[in-house]
Amino acid sequence: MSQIPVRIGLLGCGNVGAELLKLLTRDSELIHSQTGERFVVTAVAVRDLNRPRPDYVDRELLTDRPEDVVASSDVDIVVEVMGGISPTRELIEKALLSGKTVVTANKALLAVVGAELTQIANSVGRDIFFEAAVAGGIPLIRSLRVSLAGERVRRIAGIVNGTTNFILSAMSDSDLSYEDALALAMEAGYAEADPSADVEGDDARAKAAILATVAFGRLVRFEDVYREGITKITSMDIDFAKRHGFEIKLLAICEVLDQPGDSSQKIAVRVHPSLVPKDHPLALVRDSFNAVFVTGEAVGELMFYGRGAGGLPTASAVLGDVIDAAHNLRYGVTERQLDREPAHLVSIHEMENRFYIAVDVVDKPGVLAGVASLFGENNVSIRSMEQLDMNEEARLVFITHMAPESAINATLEGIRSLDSVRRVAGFIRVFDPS
Ligand SMILES: NC(=O)c1ccc[n+]([C@@H]2O[C@H](COP(=O)([O-])OP(=O)(O)OC[C@H]3O[C@@H](n4cnc5c(N)ncnc54)[C@H](O)[C@@H]3O)[C@@H](O)[C@H]2O)c1
Ligand SMILES: N[C@@H](CCO)C(=O)O
Ligand code: NA
Repeated sequence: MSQIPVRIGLLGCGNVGAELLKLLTRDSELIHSQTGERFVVTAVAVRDLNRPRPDYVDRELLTDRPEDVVASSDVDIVVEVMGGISPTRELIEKALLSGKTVVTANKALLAVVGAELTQIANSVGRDIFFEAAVAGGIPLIRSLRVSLAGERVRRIAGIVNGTTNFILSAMSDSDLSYEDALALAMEAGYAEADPSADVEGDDARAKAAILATVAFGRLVRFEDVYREGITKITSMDIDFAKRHGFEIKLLAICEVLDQPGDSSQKIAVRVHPSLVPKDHPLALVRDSFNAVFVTGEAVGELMFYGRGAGGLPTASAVLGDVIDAAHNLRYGVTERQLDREPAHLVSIHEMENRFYIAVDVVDKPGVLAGVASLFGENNVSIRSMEQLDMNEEARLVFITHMAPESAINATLEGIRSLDSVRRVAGFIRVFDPS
């Protein structure tokens, strides 16, 4: 067993970085006995040198010059857990170009320039690992990249953002307000530095792009992914969903839409709130947990479940990558990191779904008939309808059968133009588990 320690330069010492330092310090003997590797952290880039830090953070290693860490000849693996796009992109490029392996948790960066970074890594014969970037501590990327490397993956559908799942669960189970639930998620270290990335769906969007790229072997970028966040979900939506046998979840859905064997591989990737039937396992996922279903032609259906956010679970995924990176450096090998052709993408506007639509109207005769007739005019079949009284107004809630997105958009346009309609108060797609 080798005794030469592999040298780590850490960029960022926040939720994830500090927990990684704890694991590397506390578990160094365990890691050595289980993997044969020893690690030494030689530099830690932080923004604020004077901030109080836990005991296991050696203050002697701190620097506020991340550019020195990536250039240092005392570093073999750069672990990037500082987040952001700039200067992070430039730092990772410099690290790779100076012969270092990179481990990153930065989905926001990878979803935008992952292809460019992979190209640089390939050109210099180095690795870039990113298990922590999707679904935190759940070993999902490695499962797709290694165990399912030869699998024809048809669909990935799941909860990949811990913050929004925490908020939706708290609103559904504890009647917590959206604002209070978000504050708790931020306090627990689940949320991004700017939590609008979580609640507006961009964090899940980045993860969906990465998942689709790894699983389908075609390049899907951040901007290719349709997304809606959870900011418009109200407690009335949640109450209605519960009474009708659903939970509302923010789902990322990546799917191949053509028939097996069709070489054109049309891919659709989207993130939006979904009504999930209560008896489906995704409806049972609470707190900041993530859960992802992967469906492959040969393997069938797999479910991955675990802590998708939080410093310690995410550090566990980073540690796994660091150990893989050390092995590869030691044996002079790299992972299979292919340059990917752009995916043939299908826009959400070309898709079909079932929909939940809530419309607030003036409560007087004939209004319901006027709204309902617009569904018929656009060939949208209504599965169920409920009227709720709200002071001077009434809320009409419809669940449709399968309908093209274009037909629903035309229906909504017509509904909004009616004088008797106050607002379209709710619009959520219904998840189709099949
Ligand atoms: N927290 C999670 O649950 C989680 C899960 C998966 C992935 N991630 C990703 O991991 C990364 C880190 O997340 P976090 O929760 O630890 O964030 P954080 O904000 O707690 O930590 C980031 C740290 O990096 C430091 N930093 C930022 N820019 C810097 C710079 N230019 N120079 C030196 N230091 C700098 C900040 O001061 C901060 O302390 C992000 O990319 C995030 O998306 C986080
Ligand atoms: N902010 C992210 C962290 C994990 O990537 C989340 O809530 O899921
Ligand atoms: Na992961």
